[in-house]
Amino acid sequence: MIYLSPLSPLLELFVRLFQIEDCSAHRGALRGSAVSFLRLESVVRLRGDFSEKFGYTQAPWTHKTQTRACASTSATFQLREDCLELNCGGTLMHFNYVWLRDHCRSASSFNSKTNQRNLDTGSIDLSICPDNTTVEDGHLVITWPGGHVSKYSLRWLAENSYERRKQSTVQPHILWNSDIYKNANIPSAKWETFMSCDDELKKFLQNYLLYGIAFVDDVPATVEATEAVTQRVSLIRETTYGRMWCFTSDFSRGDTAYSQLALDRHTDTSYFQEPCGIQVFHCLKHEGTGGRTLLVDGFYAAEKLRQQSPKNFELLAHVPIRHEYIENTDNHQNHLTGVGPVLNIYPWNNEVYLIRYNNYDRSVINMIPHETVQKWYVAHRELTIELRRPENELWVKLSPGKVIFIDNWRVMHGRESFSGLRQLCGCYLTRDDVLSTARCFGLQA
Ligand SMILES: C[N+](C)(C)CCCC[C@H](N)C(=O)O
Ligand SMILES: O=C(O)CCC(=O)C(=O)O
Ligand SMILES: [Fe+2]
Repeated sequence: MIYLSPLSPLLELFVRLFQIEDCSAHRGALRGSAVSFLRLESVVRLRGDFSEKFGYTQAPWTHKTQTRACASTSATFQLREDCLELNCGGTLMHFNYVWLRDHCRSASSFNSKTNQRNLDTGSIDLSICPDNTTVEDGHLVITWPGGHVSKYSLRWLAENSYERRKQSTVQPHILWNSDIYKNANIPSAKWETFMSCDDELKKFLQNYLLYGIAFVDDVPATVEATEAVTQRVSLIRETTYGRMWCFTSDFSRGDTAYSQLALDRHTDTSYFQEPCGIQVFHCLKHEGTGGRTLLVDGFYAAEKLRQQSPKNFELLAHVPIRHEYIENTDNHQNHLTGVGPVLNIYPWNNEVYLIRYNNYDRSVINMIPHETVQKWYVAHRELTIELRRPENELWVKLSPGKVIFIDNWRVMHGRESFSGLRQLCGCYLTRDDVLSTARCFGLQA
């Protein structure tokens, strides 16, 4: 474990790299979250053949960061054989010529109203070179053979260069166990403010992006209010369970969720080719005992596994596993399947972005030979041990008024068995739209 003193330069670096707004709020969490650092190192260390093969040195394209723009209005350049080398305020950047023509922002090449390309990339001469190049008034101006003129602001070039981009890092996440999350003292958003004030929504989204869970308190205990809260954030994803769903232990559907039994940690809709991005729960009523909600950060466990047993991590990241939902009742007929590894990683930087972990809904394993089957079970066991460590478990009692948003690609949920009438409502949200809302607020997502 790395211990960080309050003014640790490493911590400062981490905060700066991840450009977390309002660092002070997350300082405590960062200090305790050694795994976040390990993760950053391991992502870089394990970037793998793919990235090396294509000349990538990091993962600059994964997520937008607020790069400091090139403040200077002047720059010097060199026309190399295969690229234009631009020195802008001390940063050396390289732009491929086809890229420059392809990214021309003139009206005939690009529609700035729709932010869409007009130019047919297929018609660019792949050995294109500028006829004339100048820097004027904070812009790089290129005249191409045939007379077309492209004008790029130095600021835009800097923001969109590979060199600037690679200074940014992967999606900031604060990986947590129970203590890390509790010590971070993340405030819940409050219904009234959440519904009326964009700043409250932005803070909520920032917490959601960092931790994969976020809460809104004081919400009226109705389906309508729950729907209103979720619609502040994103579009609702309708599934076989409905749009807004309300459920209790009545076995109205062929699934254990509709019982009083305990449910071990899991992700939902693992049997979708694209599992739902976000799960929203609101407990409208509980007259009885038990029924607490269990939350476990799957990314934290996955990174531990990556550290301890890279081979087992690799196996879980590559062996295809099927999940299945088969329902055959009077009212509902479903047969859904989703195939993919337990740990889904981006091939270009090995960052884990989606975990499918649901032992209830995991289907027959028959896509791998028997020796791999044994190895897979060993790897799965190691991940399970991590996910089950008591110190990784965050238990919360959902009570009327408290709405929880869970990143279903990252954080597992479960529940304690319960007695009495317990009514939950909620919905699934589409991940793309949640991230879109966050980006519209200028957050890195
Ligand atoms: C949330 N709601 C009660 C509507 C559906 C529950 C789905 C349960 C299923 N086994 C899964 O994990 O996807
Ligand atoms: O009853 C609960 O608290 C959650 C059940 C569950 O896992 C689900 O509905 O997805
Ligand atoms: Fe679930």
